[in-house]
Amino acid sequence: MAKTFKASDVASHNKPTDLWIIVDEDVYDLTKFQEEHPGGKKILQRVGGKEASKQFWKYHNEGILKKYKPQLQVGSLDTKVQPAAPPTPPTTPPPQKQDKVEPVAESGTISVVPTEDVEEEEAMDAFGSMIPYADPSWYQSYHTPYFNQTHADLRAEVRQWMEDEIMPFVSDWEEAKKVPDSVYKAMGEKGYLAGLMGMHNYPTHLTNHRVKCVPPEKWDLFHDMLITDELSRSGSGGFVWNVIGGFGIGGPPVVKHGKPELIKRIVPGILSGDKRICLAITEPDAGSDVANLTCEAKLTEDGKHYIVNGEKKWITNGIWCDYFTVAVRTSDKGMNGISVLLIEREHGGVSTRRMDCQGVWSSGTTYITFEDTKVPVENLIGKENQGFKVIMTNFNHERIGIIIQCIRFSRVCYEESVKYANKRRTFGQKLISHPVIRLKLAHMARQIEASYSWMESLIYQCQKMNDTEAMLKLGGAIAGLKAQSTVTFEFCAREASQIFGGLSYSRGGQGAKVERLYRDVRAYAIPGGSEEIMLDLSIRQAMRVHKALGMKL
Ligand code: HEM
Repeated sequence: MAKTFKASDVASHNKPTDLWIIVDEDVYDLTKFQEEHPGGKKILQRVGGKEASKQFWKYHNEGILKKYKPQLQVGSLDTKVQPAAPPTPPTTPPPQKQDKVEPVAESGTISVVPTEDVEEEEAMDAFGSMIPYADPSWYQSYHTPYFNQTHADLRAEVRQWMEDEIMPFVSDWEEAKKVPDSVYKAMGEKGYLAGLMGMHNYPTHLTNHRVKCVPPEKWDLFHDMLITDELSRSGSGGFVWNVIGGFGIGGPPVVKHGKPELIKRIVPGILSGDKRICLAITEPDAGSDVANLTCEAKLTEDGKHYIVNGEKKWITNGIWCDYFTVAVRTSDKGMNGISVLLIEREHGGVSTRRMDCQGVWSSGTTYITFEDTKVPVENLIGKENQGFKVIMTNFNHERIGIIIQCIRFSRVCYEESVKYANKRRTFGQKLISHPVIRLKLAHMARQIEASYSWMESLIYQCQKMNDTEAMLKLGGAIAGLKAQSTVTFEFCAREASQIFGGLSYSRGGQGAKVERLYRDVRAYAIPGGSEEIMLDLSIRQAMRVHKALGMKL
């Protein structure tokens, strides 16, 4: 059992050689830690033996206590009410259902009085911090046509895992440019990897792992979306790309277009988190312009192998991968000369080196060379010279992943800003009391909510269509939303950074997420189709599709 102390016991530990403090009724021994405290030892000594919650929360955010508690906490005050059982809800406890709250009008606002004859349906229980717009509205007791209890359960499961085992360490992993392999393995064991393949149904035929709280037959694309969304609360593109960046775009082409024997041989190992796969399309000289790629694959005379030679650049996860889903040139006929091969590191002639980039540090951005790599023809994905369609179909899934992440990152920037604006005081007032700060928050929120609603509706359309129909009918809108979400993300990162001031200019500490996300912006606005290409495509594609649907001009 944890030790309990009276406040008067703690008071005697007030010397540099014996330094205890109280934060939120928990007691910490900082005697050794004071030497390594980034804020200095004197500031700790000044609160030695005392209640220091107010000072603590002024300078730190929640992650710090989670990280240091195990090594520094020696007990709690006897006044602290101990929880009866281990807490199951997320760290930010959902508010309990309460008696109906009648809205009261504030000056300048309008309150709506519900009419009596409207039949009321129950919205789902509130979840999360309840800071308006910091979570989607269906988390905050508003109605939704898309989500049900299985989604709510999955959301709670992933959030708990993120808050306990991921968030406190994300900054360290980002600096180390590596996430522990055990995290990727856990993604497999928890059934998340299998759920992230962009498939309408949970692939029970490819793995024995299951998502604990969602029966496979209930799985849909909104569950897929929720995992990415909750992972993105890490506020780190590097983390999200480390665990799903290569896999989420390199895996689906194999599962959807690979030969049955190939799928059976390699996919179970990938879904269990033992093996890693990535997508290699971009080259030093071909990015959004996929039809011009040059990495060549020549068929051997006996027709049994392709010999691959060429370079791939900016490939997420490449340095750690066993498998590479690679776009290669098999004929000189532009987009009709592209094929997709599953190349295995074991085939030989594969070299990978880490690239130093502006953002997403822990994602392992890689430069790859293939030198006379000998690939069996059985590893062809789809048909020879018809790889362009495989790549294009895959782009929808990749772009939706980027959209989900960008919208959540925008929320993180907004949420961090709201929290900080409610504690930081300037000119005698909290930041939130300054109209100029509220204006920034309002501009962030309106873009986040508009983007999120468009995303929900497109995911619903994807759920209703097969991949080919979705590629044709939704490709334009998904491209448009990709641009919308990256522009929103860039705006929110900038505004959050202005609100945090110097704290988002230095790395670590309270502004850590905002500083990191600000550096990650370009990793989202450029790959997967740059903003410019996306916006142009969104109109061209929509025009083409609607001509076929009977558009009258
Ligand atoms: C359990 C006790 C504490 C731990 C584990 C702790 C840990 C840390 C860490 C890791 C940082 C680096 C910045 C960050 O990551 O947030 C930091 C900075 C800081 N801490 Fe603490 N701290 C503790 C208590 C306190 C208390 C009681 C005070 C004030 C009386 C304090 C004042 C500061 C200051 C001023 C900074 C520098 C903030 C900045 O760079 O803007 N700390 N602390």
